[in-house]
Amino acid sequence: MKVITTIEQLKLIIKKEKSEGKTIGLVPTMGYLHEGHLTLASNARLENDVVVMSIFVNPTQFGPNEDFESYPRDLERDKKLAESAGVDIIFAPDIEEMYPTDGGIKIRAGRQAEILCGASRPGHFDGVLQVVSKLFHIVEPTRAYFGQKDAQQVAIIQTLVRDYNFPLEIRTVPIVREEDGLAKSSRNVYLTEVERKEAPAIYEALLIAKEQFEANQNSEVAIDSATKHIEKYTSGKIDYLQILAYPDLKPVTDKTKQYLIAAAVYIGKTRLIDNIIFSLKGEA
Ligand SMILES: Nc1ncnc2c1ncn2[C@@H]1O[C@H](COP(=O)(O)OP(=O)(O)OP(=O)(O)O)[C@@H](O)[C@H]1O
Ligand SMILES: CC(C)(CO)[C@@H](O)C(=O)[O-]
Ligand code: BAL
Repeated sequence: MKVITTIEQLKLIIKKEKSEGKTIGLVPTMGYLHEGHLTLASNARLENDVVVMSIFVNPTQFGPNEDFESYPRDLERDKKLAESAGVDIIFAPDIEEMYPTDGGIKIRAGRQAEILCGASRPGHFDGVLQVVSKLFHIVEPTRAYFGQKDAQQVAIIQTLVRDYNFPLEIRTVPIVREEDGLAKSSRNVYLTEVERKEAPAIYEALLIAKEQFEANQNSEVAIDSATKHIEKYTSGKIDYLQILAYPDLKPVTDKTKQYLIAAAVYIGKTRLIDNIIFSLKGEA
């Protein structure tokens, strides 16, 4: 496995691989790898000749009062894990390499970014689209892999690819969970022992909402039951808990085929997100 830190070096390697007709799978991450990331990499491994994983804590997607500085980082550990999942190239640029100018050109996410995480984290998806567009141009992947844990992110990136004609396929990987149901996340390391015990209540609440919604298609009742569960079993504060149509992220109607139940909850100071995507005939 190679670890590359400059765009020039990476482009040279990609050019050579592409000239030999090889397919490229890109797995964008912010590092501090866990099984969720490794599942993305294993899927990329199965479907591509070359697997590139980017590890870059992207400053432009963090708000001024967010955890950019304290976000967990451990490249040495990540290298071992990535190699074990079959990654061929880690791309780990520094900030100056990715953003050599003062960033005069911005990309603005559209309507899908006005709600959920986009409402609580203004500018977050603009930063995600900026870095993802750069990665798509640098790596020119055949396929790029994203986790369903960030369901809104996937929906917005799919719109980017369609609207701006990126010649690649977006592949989505289901949420990898701990045994007690908590979605794996790099941010889980922030949780205290007590908070860690409370955190699975988020997924439990999503399951309650799904069950209720399947029974009566009443979003309000479903969200109310889920809210009560979180309030009973955690000391957390709900940022949002909503049922929407997926992937357009519009309100549910009679014509909705796929539903998203999404939550962001502060457990202590840690903001955790989770979701379930399903259709009324069964989970998607
Ligand atoms: N539990 C998971 N299951 C599946 N995919 C995941 C999971 N966690 C993260 N991913 C995916 O891995 C990619 C990189 O995510 P990222 O590096 O932000 O990790 P993360 O653990 O989600 O971090 P955080 O939760 O702190 O934002 C994203 O596409 C994300 O959706
Ligand atoms: C896609 C991504 C790597 C862009 O920085 C990030 O938003 C993430 O880890 O989901
Ligand atoms: N997985 C989303 C990255 C972030 O929270 O900034």
